[in-house]
Amino acid sequence: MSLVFEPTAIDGVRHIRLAPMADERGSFARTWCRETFAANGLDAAMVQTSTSFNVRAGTLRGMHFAWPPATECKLVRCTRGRVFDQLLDLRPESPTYLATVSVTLDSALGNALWIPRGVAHGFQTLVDDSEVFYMMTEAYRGDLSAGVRADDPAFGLTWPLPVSALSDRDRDGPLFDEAAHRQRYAAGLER
Ligand SMILES: Cc1cn([C@H]2C[C@H](O)[C@@H](COP(=O)(O)OP(=O)(O)O[C@H]3O[C@H](C)C(=O)[C@H](O)[C@H]3O)O2)c(=O)[nH]c1=O
Repeated sequence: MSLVFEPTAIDGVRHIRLAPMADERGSFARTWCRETFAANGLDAAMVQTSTSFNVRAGTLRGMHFAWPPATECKLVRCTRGRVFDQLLDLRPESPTYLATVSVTLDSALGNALWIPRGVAHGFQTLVDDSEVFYMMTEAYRGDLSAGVRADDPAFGLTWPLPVSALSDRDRDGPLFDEAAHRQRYAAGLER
């Protein structure tokens, strides 16, 4: 029962597809295996899971990341409905710094994204009552939690639907200041 790991335009980000075993009852699929992930170069020693439930299609959450010294990697999948998921590489040392990736995560397919530390994540729901399931390699650190605006012209992110719901934090955040970002990121790496 193998998972399929596909590279993406962001260094270290994988799009992961399931290989379900189907029979007359339906199907069964493995969604995470530390050994299989390790064989694909991913240290997926999970310590925390979370779930996000979203009432209305068009709901947008993100773009969120954690400042170093956090090393949180995330495995994200849609477990109900469908979401348009976007990633943004905010690691100044990365060969794909400021690159973006978008993937539709569909609960009917069970596909997932592996998101390394320093890559911002956000999604917009495509149908009502969509749910997103997260597995993390590090416990949440509110003090290191950060975000950039999903509508910041610096990144050119576009979203398929009019935004129907957005937190104040995500709506009112400052526009991207790259020099300040580099400085804060470098300071975090030294801690
Ligand atoms: C993320 C998180 C949040 N919280 C608390 C903090 C707030 O009191 C409440 C809601 O948090 P927030 O509004 O930041 O939730 P989202 O906007 O869905 O944030 C998430 O959305 C984007 C798309 C992500 O990729 C991250 O998983 C995460 O940042 O849960 C926790 O206690 N633990 C957690 O791991």
